Amino acid sequence: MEYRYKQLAIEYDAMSAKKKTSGAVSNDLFEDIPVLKRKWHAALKPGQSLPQYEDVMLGSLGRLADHVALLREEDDRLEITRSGRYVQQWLQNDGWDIPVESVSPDCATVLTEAAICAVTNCKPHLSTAYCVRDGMVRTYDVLALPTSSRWGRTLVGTYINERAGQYNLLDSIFSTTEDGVVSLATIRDSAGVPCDFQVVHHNQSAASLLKLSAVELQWRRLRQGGTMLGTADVLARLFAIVAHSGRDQFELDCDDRNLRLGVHAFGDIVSLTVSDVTALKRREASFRLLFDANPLPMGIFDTETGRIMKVNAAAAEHYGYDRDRLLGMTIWDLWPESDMADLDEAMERLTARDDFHREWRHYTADRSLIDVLAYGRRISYEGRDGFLVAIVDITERRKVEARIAHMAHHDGLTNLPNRELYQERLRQVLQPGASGNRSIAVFCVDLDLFKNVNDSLGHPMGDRLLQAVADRLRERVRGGDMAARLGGDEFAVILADTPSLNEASDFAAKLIQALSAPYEIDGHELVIGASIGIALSPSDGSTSEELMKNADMALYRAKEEGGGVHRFFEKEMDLRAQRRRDMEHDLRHAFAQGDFELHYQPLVEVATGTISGFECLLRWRHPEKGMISPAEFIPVAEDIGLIVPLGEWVLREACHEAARWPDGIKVAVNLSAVQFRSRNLVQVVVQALAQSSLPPERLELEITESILLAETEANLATLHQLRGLGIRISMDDFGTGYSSLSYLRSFPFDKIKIDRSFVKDLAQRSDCLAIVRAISGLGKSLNITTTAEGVETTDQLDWLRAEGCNQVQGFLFSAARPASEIAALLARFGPRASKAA
Ligand SMILES: Nc1nc2c(ncn2[C@@H]2O[C@H](COP(=O)(O)O[C@H]3[C@@H](O)[C@H](n4cnc5c(=O)[nH]c(N)nc54)O[C@@H]3COP(=O)(O)O)[C@@H](O)[C@H]2O)c(=O)[nH]1
Repeated sequence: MEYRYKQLAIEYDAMSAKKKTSGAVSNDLFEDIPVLKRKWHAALKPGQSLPQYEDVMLGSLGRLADHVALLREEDDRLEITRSGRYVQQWLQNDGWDIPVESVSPDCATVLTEAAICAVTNCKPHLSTAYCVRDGMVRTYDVLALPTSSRWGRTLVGTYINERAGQYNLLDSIFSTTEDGVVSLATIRDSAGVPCDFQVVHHNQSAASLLKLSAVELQWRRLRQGGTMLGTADVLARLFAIVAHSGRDQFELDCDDRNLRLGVHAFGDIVSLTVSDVTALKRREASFRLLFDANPLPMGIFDTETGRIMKVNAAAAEHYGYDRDRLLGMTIWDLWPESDMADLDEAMERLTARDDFHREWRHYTADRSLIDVLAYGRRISYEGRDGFLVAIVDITERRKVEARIAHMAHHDGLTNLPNRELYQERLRQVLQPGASGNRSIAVFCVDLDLFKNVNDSLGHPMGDRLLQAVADRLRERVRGGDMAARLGGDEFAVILADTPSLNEASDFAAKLIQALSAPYEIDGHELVIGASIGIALSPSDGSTSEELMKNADMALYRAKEEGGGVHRFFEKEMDLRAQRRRDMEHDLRHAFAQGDFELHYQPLVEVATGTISGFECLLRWRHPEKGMISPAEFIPVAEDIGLIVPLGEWVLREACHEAARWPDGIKVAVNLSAVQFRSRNLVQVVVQALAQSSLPPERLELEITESILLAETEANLATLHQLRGLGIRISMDDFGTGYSSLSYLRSFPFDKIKIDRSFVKDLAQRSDCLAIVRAISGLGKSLNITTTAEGVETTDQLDWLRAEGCNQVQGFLFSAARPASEIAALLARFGPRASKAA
C-alpha cells in the first residue's frame, strides 16, 4: 500500500512538472498571492481593522480581475456579487449576486470557509480547494481578503487560481488497488472478425501480475506473446466474451501462482481484472486435504435449514450412507425422535455462537444409535451460513464407561446390585416424600447350608448356585424394589412400597420357599435353605444404616433359631447386640488380664471305675457377672478370633498341669475349628508338649465334625500330623450335627464321644438307646474307644456298660474341678484308689 502512495506522489509530481512547463497554468499567477497580501497590508491604515475595499481591489487588479470574486453577507447568507471570467468557469456559474450555497459544493465550501476565517480574524486567509473536473482532480488556491466598503459593509475580495498539477482520478484509484486492471481493444481482421487484442490501458498492478514492465505491457498485442494472456485458451475465451458482449470469470495457473481473471466486454473494449488468488487457492487446497481426506467424519450443514451441504468420504462411510444420499438429508434426519427437543434447543444456541463442542446421539443408515462428540465452527459455504462439523464417535468409549459404572455398582458373579448401590437405593427411597407415607421393608437374606455345597462340591459349583439364587431373587422383585448381593451368601431386598407387616411377612415366607426349592445344577440336585431378617421403616429406623443393622440383627435371630425362618427386628435384639458387643470387649480384656482358668473333669474307665484322664474345660470368672459358661463365650471368642491365642494358652496350661499328674493319666483338650485355620496349630501343640515335657501319648485332642466340614483336605493333613506325633484324636459330640460315617472313614479316630443328649434319655427313649448301641458297636468294630458324656446316674452307667461303652464322664463322678482338686479326685477314683477299693 505504501508503495502505491509513493507511486501516486511520484505521478502527481511528474504531472505538476508537466503542467508547469506546458504553461497550462500561468506561471505569473504563482506570484499573485504574496502581491495581493502585500497590497492588502499596504492599504490597511492605522486605527482601522480592515483596509478600504477601493484601496485593495479597485483599479489595480489588472489581469487578476478575472480571478477575483466579491463576496458579501446579505440577509445572513454569503453572496457572490461579482466574479471574473476565470472564477465563473471555476464556479461553472456566470451569475452575479448569487448565493454561495447555490454553486457547486466543492466551490461553495471553500469560499465560505475562507471568507469566514478572513472576516473573523480580520486578515487575509488562504485556503485550498480540490475540485473534480472532467475526471481530473484539480487544486485551487483561494485567498480571501476582507475589506471594508465606503458604507461600512464588509466585502471579501476572493482570489481563485488553479495550482499547477492535476491528476486523473481513475488512475489514482487503479494505482492503489492490488488487482490488475487492463483495458484491451479488440483487433479485427479484414473480414471484421476479432483476431487479436491490444493493451490500451493498464495499471501498475497488472504489469506486476503479468510479470512485465509497464512499458512492455502498454500497447502489447496479446498474440505477440510474452504474457500469459496470449495463450490459445485465454484468447478463445476473450473472443467468446466479445462475441456476446458478455462477461466471464476464469482462472489461470502459471508457475507458482494462480490468477483469477474477470472479463467484461463493452463492444470492442474488453475490461480485464487480474487478481492473485494463490493464497486463496492454497487455503482451499488445505481445506480439501483436511476435509476430504480426513479420517474423521466431517460435514457442513446449513445453519438455517439444517441441510447437509457437504460431507467427506469418512462421514459417508461412518454413517453407512451413499454420499449423495447424505447430501439430500438434513441433520434432523440423523437425530433420534427422543432427542429432538434437545436438538431444537441446541440449534437455537448455535445460531448465536461461532463454534460449539457437544455430545449428540446420531442414527446411522442401519438405524443403530451412536454417541458422537461434534466439534463445529461457523463458516460461510456456497453463500450460506453454515457449520463445519467434525465428528468423533465415542460409542465404544461410552459403552466402556457404562460398563465400568455398572461394574462399580453390581456384583460381578450374579450381576445383582452390590452393597453400594443397595445402600444408595435405600437412602433414595428413605428420602422424605420418596415413598409417601408408606413403609419400607428391608430384608437381609442369608443362605442356610450354602457352605456345605461350597466345601463339598467346590467353589465353581457354589458360584453357580449363587447365580441361580440371584435369578430367583430377581424374579421376585420388580419396579422400584431391589434385590442385591451384599457378599458371600448374603443377599438383601428392599420393598419400597410395603403397606403392612403381613405383606412383608408373606413376601419373606414366599422368598424362603422359593430359595429352598431344589436347584438342578450340572446334574446335581442341590438343596439349601434361607433365613431372613426384616426391618421396617419408620418403626425400626429411619436411616439406611439403622435399617440394615436392625435387619441384620433379625437375621441373626432367624439363624439362631435354626434357619429357614424369617424374623422381624425387635428392640430386644438391639439389647442383645449391645450385650454381645460388651462381651467381645470384656473377653479381650479378660484375656489380657488373665481372668481365665482351667477346670478338669474326670474320664472314668467303665471296666475298672478308675480315672484314666481328665477333660480340660475352660472357665471365665467375670469380675461382675461371676462364672460365665464356655458355651456362651467360646462362639464369641471364635467370631472375634480370640480363640486362637486363648486356645494356645489352654494347650500350654493343660499340658503343663497334666505333666504333674501320675504317669498314664491323660489330658483331653478341646480344639475349635477356628484354631485349625491359623495354620500353625501343629507348631503350637509341639511347643506345648516340649515346654511341659508331657509325652504326646498323654494328650488327647477333642475335635467336632465341623473341622471336617470346612477345608477338609488341609484339616485332615493337620490331624494326620498331630496323630503322627503320637497324640490321640477324639471325635466329640458324636451323634449331633451330620454325624456322617464317612468322617470315621476319612480319619482313624482314637475315640468317639457319645453326646450327652443321648445319654440323658437312655432309660426313657428307645431311639437314644439304639443310637448309643450303634455308636458303641461301631467303636468296637472299628477298634475305637467310646466315651459317653453327661453320665449323671448309676442307671445310665449300667445301661452304658451293658452297651459296651468303654469310658464315661459326668457329674456322677465329678463336675469339672480346678487343678487343685485333681489330687483328691485321683485319690478317690485313681488307679491305685480303685485297686484299694
Ligand atoms: N474349644 C474349646 N471348647 C471348650 C473349651 N472348654 C470348654 N469348651 C466347650 O464348651 C462347651 C461347654 O463346656 P462346659 O460348659 O464346660 O460343659 C462341659 C461340661 O461341664 C459338661 N458336662 C460334663 N458332665 C456333665 C453332666 O453330667 N451333665 C451335664 N449337663 N453336663 C455335663 O459337658 C461339657 C463338656 O462337653 P464336651 O466338650 O462335649 O465333652 C463344650 O462344648 C466344651 O467342649 C476349650 O478350652 N476349648
